[in-house]
This record gives sequence, structure tokens and C-alpha cells, in this order.
Amino acid sequence: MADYILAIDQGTTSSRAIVFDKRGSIVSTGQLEHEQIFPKAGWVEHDPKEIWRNTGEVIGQALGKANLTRHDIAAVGITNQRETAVVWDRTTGEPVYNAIVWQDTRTQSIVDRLAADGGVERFKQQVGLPLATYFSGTKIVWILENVPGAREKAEAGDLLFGTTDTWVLWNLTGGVDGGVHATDVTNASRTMFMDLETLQWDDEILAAFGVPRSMLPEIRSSSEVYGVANEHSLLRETPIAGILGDQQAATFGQAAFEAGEAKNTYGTGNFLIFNTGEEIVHSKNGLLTTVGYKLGDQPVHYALEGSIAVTGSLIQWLRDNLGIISSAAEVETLAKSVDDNGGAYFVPAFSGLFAPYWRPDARGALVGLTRYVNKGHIARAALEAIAFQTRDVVEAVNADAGIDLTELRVDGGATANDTLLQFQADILGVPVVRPVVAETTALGAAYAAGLAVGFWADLDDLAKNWQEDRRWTPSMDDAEQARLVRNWKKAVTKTLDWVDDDVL
Ligand SMILES: Nc1ncnc2c1ncn2[C@@H]1O[C@H](COP(=O)(O)OP(=O)(O)O)[C@@H](O)[C@H]1O
Ligand SMILES: O=P(O)(O)OC[C@H](O)CO
Repeated sequence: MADYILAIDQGTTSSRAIVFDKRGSIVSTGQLEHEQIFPKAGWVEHDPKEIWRNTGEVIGQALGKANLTRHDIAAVGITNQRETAVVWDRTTGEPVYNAIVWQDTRTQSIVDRLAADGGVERFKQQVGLPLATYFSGTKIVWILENVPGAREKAEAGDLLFGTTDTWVLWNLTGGVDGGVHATDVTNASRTMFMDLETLQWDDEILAAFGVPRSMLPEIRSSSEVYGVANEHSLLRETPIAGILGDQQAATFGQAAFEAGEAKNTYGTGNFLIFNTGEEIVHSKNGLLTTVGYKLGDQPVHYALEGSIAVTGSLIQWLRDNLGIISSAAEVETLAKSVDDNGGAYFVPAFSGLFAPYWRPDARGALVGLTRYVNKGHIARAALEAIAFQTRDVVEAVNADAGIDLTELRVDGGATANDTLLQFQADILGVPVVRPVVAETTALGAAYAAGLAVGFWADLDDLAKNWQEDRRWTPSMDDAEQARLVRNWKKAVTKTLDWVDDDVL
């Protein structure tokens, strides 16, 4: 058998291809950022064709750097930014509109309309999610209602919907020439349309949204052969054998396979996933219920999730919108130029507040300002905001699960930041642990693909690959921790009730 697995990680800011060996070590990487399109306040789009072009290029980069060909690749795994909705014409392969990204809040009026009949909890028992702009469902509705001709074409069966896993899979397996239109249970669980018990699309919910079932991909497990790459791909004939939404993939890559295990990923947003095993747990504290993974015919694993919309993207905002840093890494140097936050608290409710608050009416606020506060304090407040938001989510997990997490496994781009992770340990009061392979998202997709084709034998085989790289131990005294948390919670209250009909 070939010696490597290739994972495609189609993320919010970039697309990557990463080649892994049997030990789960990175052999080579290709990466390209794509344009973030902000047509109006609150709107966020990507160009699906740019994403597909970049995917092809990064595959070439990753193979080229390691001098590999398709013959060296045993299988391909796909992982992706979740919820982001692409709708395209099945006969031409052309998207009818840009991808509407998970952070986009334009569909609030559609949410309100659907909620009129029973509040945002209307479908929650069945799908595990509150009605919110975050999930794919209302984004599809927006496209059907706002793109000329889309509704008619969809009713005629000519349009397909997919999250970006499906978009990549369909194109990779041939597109208009017989592309496979499928997704996995984890991605399907983020649409609002999948019943958590049956793991199938629910016709009543689809009728309530007015979305034709013919647009939707087939729901498959996270680890099985979906198809092979088509003849135009560098990977032609290679099986595509794993799909997981990126946060579930990171959980899998962290080897958090069993109930009670968790991870927190620090990327564009932060996402804490807590494995609840074969049990569907409904949160009383603002967490989502989602699918963790499903390997072929084996039982499904569910999870609780704390999704935070803005964390790493706040650092990008300091770089791109304020210009006070020139790279994300520089935020650490700037934050270290001061001893503390100088009294400033930054609540980045740029897309409203996600877990555990779910307040679409919130908008960002920087509070506690005096003439003393300088850009170092603002950088510090931004990093602290990432950790405070995570603490809010950990509190919710502990309350729902009736436990106290004793340590937090972390990964993602922002875990390169030592100051952030020390503050995270301090404000949580438990150790924070980072594995050697911080690219756990791609690794999880590689694992799912490798299991399906026998490259790895079983979960024990994978768990052996997990290795600790570094650990941050709490050192803040309790009184200081309590003071900071109290001020943070006060700052959160200042962001609420901001959006009304007159304000974007
Ligand atoms: N040293 C750093 N300190 C803080 N944030 C960082 C640092 N390096 C990268 N980031 C943030 O991490 C994010 C990128 O992480 P990544 O895991 O690649 O994200 P994604 O998968 O969401 O595209 C960016 O939002 C960036 O601002
Ligand atoms: O692409 P990321 O890492 O920002 O992840 C996005 C999440 O999947 C959104 O739910």
C-alpha cells in the first residue's frame, strides 16, 4: 500500500493540503489564502471557484514539495469550514451566488420569520441547534429568495447545495461529469435539516424552510469511500475516504474518541467540542448538540459544542482594520509591551455573540477606556478576550456534563501564542496542553480516510500517535482571577441590545 494520506483542509481563511505519514507526522504542506468578501456590514462571502482552484493548487504544492505522486497516496480526507453554503447549477457546475460564510448575519430576518412560530428553539430537540444565522439552512433560503431564478431552478431539481466539503468532493470526483454529491453526518448536523436520531434529512423541517430535498447531498458516514478523484486531478483514481467538519476533525485528530474527552481549537473562531459518546445530550447552558463522528457502519458519536465566532479573526482585525500590528504573530510582542490590560476589555461580538449567549443583537465593544490605555493594552485585551470567551464555554460544558474539565487540549493557529495560552490556563485554573501536531484538523480528516482504506487498523493505532508538545500551568491567584472574570462579564453586558431596526 502507498505510504501516505493526503488531507484537504478547506478553512475559512485558507485552503491547505497536508500529506501525513503512518505516524501522523506532517510530510509536506500546501496552503493558499482566499479572498474574504464583505459586501455590506455583517455580510461575509467567499468565491467558490477560487476555493476550488486553490484546492487544486495546494494539492500540487503538497505533492510537489515532497516529490510524491498519486501513487504514493493511499487515500484522501476532506475537512472544511462548516455551515458555509454553496449553491450551484448541476448542469453547468457554476455557483449561482458566492458562498455565504458561517459568520454572515444577513439572514437574521429569515431567522425571525421562522422563529415566529415557536421561538429560536423551534427545531432544537430534533437538530440540536437553535435557529440562528450561523447554520446553513437560512443561508440557502436567502439564496433561493434573492438570486433571480434560483427558486424555480431549485424546484426543477437543477440546483445543488453543499458545504465546502461537498463542493470540493463533487468537483474532485468529476463535477458535471458524474461528481459525487455527498456530505458526512458531521457537516449535515450543521445545516438545521438533519434529525440527530435518524441521521437523515427531515422533510417537515425542509418544508418549513421551503428548501427542496433534491438540492441536498446524500448523508454518509465520516469514514468510507465516497468516490475516486477524476482523471483531470493530480490525484486521479485515488479514493476519497474521509469527511469531517473541521471542528469534529480536530477532535478526531486530538484522539478525543471517547465520551468525556474534549478539545478547543483556536482558529478564525474558537470551537470547544466535548464528546458525549453514543448519547445525545441537550444543553441547558447554551451549547450546541452536534455529531462528533461516525465510522462506516459503527455507532455514531455525538458531542456538545461551544462555538465562539470571533477569536483569531479579532487579531486579523487588529492587523487589517486598525493596522496596529503587521502580522498575527506580532500581537504577542505588542501585548507583552504592557503588564496587564490597563483596565480595557474587548468583547468582539462582531457577528453577535455565539455560545453560550446566542445574542444576535450584540455588537463589539471595547470598554474601560481611559487616556492611560494604549495599543499594547488593546492587543492584550484582544488576547484576553479569546481566553475569557473560552472560559464562558468551559463553564457551560462543566455545568451540562456535571464535571470539571481537569485540563484542556488545544490546537489551531493561535496556539502559537504563548502569552495567550498562559493567560488561558490562568483564567481557567486548569492546565492547557498542546500536542506536537497542532494541525489536528487535517490530521483528523487523514485519520478518517486512512481508517476507511485500512492504512490504520483502528482507533488504538491512532491514539498512539498523540504526543504532548507543551503544557501551560495556571499561576494566577484566585482573587485576581475572580476580579478579571467579574469585569469580563460586566463588559459582555455592555454589548447586548445594541442592534435594532435602525442599526446595521
Ligand atoms: N501568534 C498568534 N497569536 C494570535 N493569533 C494568531 C497567531 N497566529 C495566528 N493567529 C490567528 O489564528 C488564525 C489562523 O488559525 P488557523 O488555525 O489557520 O485558522 P482557520 O483554520 O480558521 O483558517 C487567524 O485568525 C490568526 O489571526
Ligand atoms: O475554518 P475555521 O477553522 O475557522 O472553522 C470554522 C468553523 O467550522 C465554523 O463553524
